[in-house]
Amino acid sequence: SDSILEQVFIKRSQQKKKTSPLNYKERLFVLTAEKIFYYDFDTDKAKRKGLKGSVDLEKIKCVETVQPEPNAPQERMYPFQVIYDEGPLYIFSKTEDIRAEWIKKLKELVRFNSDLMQKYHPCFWVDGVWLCCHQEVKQAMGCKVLDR
Ligand SMILES: O=C1Cc2cc(OC(F)(F)F)ccc2N1
Repeated sequence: SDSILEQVFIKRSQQKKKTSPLNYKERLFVLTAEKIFYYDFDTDKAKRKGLKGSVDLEKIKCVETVQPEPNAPQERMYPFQVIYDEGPLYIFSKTEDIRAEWIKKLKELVRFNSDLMQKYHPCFWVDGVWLCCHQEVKQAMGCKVLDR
């Protein structure tokens, strides 16, 4: 099926343990009407490598911007989050315009999903705490209400 948007983004690892270090990897994201596919990407050769996986758009519960980390490096200035059944995925865009384009298109594609979130966390989950509300439970209800 045809791709709607394609972009190389940095994504943050979905670390399983609070103690394990965070890492950031480049992936090629391919958005279609039903799924997001993501591929490993060789930064040095600027070449797409193997398919790593995909997520059905119907599994997505929230797409929103995130407050950048304090002292974010240039390449991580425009983060956004895609929350799906497995939790938040943090994605970093190089520009505000590319971030806005992806959020707009994703919101359009998921607007009829069942159980879309009404509240979300506007900051990162990092080292076992939400930086926005300081709750220490990853599943804690979002602390910011989404405009209807
Ligand atoms: O490395 C990656 C890239 C990626 C995309 C994704 O789909 C999304 F964006 F959450 F919809 C879910 C998980 C992962 N892991």
